[in-house]
Amino acid sequence: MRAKVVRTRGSVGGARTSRIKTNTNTNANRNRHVMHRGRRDAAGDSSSCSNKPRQNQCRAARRGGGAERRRASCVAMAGAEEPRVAIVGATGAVGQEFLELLDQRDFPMGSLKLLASARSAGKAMTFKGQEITVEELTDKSFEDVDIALFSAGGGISKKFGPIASDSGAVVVDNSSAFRMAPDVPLVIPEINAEAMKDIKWRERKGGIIANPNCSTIIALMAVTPLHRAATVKRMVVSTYQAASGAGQAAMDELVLQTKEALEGKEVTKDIFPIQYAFNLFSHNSPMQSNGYNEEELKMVKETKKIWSFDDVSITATCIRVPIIRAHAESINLEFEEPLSEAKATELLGGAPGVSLIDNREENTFPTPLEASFKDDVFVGRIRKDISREDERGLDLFVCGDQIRKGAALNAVQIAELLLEQ
Ligand SMILES: NC(=O)C1=CN([C@@H]2O[C@H](COP(=O)(O)OP(=O)(O)OC[C@H]3O[C@@H](n4cnc5c(N)ncnc54)[C@H](OP(=O)(O)O)[C@@H]3O)[C@@H](O)[C@H]2O)C=CC1
Ligand SMILES: N[C@@H](CC(=O)OP(=O)(O)O)C(=O)O
Repeated sequence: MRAKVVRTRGSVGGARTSRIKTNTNTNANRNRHVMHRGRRDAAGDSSSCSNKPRQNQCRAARRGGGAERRRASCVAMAGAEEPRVAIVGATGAVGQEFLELLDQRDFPMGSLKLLASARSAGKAMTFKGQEITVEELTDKSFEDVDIALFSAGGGISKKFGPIASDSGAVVVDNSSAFRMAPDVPLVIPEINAEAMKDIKWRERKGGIIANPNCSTIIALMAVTPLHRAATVKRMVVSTYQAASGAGQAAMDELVLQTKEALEGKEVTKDIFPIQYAFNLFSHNSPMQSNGYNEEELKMVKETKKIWSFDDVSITATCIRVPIIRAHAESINLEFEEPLSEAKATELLGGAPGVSLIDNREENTFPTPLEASFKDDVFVGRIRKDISREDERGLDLFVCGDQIRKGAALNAVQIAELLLEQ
């Protein structure tokens, strides 16, 4: 069945809304900007990459010629010295962002392989003008891979992460599966790059590096420069989290529900059990016996690991809001040492990966829409906590693109660090 790709970028609050349309299943329509369904034999060979030396791989990509579009299950990209890369979960929201970032940042690769579930096997995605056929993820997928970017959920990471690592690939994992494992570095490159210094892709000894939780990454990009200057004693966070954190299907459902609600129809509830459009609700991650959900506890535990610092008290309330793509967070900080508004502003103004939007006169501060599709985390509302007499308290408001810095960008930056080593 042929798919029709309709591009309507920017029409729903910064959402990228290219769609795959099939004739039979409109519920299966999902936002895609680089993917279309194709027959396995549509154009050229779609057989898997062999395990032969790299110059023999991706033959399918090099065959064909003239104006014919190249199509292969893995494509040769650059020299044999570059890492062979695989994306696990390539068809998902984060997976598609990986493709965009690898292209934009001109990430050097010997070859690129796209992996997803059996449902997607045979579909085609486009990278740098070449069509690549998506393969089903199997135990054998990693034998010719040096760096594997995983983004297909914790269950897939738990099963296939060790298989990939045992095959010699370095795994950069977006899920929570290994984040708290003592021997797995949990890395935000601007903050603790040194944690992964012992993992080297050229040695082919494997290894797993974990990408932190998106809310944690976005908070720590802003808070860490302040922590380094004055030591955070206590952090109180309230999040306003976008649909993107629940995957492509959740973004699609929010758009659909919004239309349905405006038309006075009953809303579709395939992803969340309660209405999302024109509403907000406590984060959908599992609730614990202490009244915190998992997302909140991730922020507590992961912050301590990333900072290698246990002597900080953290509490969080995580809320899902009807925003497509970027998370926002309100953060209250208590410090060991005094830290003025002016000093905090100066520190954040010079922090890598951080942009200030903090204009009190014009009431202009970060918004999720402005943060969408951007690499930086945006910080504003930097102000002294008036509930205290001293200068040891500050409030901030931050926004960051959940799919970019919260997930794919951070992972690609980790992969770039691997290349530097
Ligand atoms: N740092 C963070 O906080 C974040 C982490 N993540 C992690 O990334 C994961 C994916 O997120 P997102 O892209 O938004 O989710 P999506 O739902 O948009 O995509 C899921 C991807 O996983 C693939 N997949 C599902 N089941 C299998 C399977 N059995 N075998 C192989 N591939 C499979 C899907 O393939 P198919 O299309 O074939 O179904 C698809 O490519 C999350 O579950 C989470 O673990 C995501 C966002 C933020
Ligand atoms: N934190 C994401 C969900 C997610 O993928 O989290 P994690 O990677 O920690 O499982 C959200 O906004 O809901």
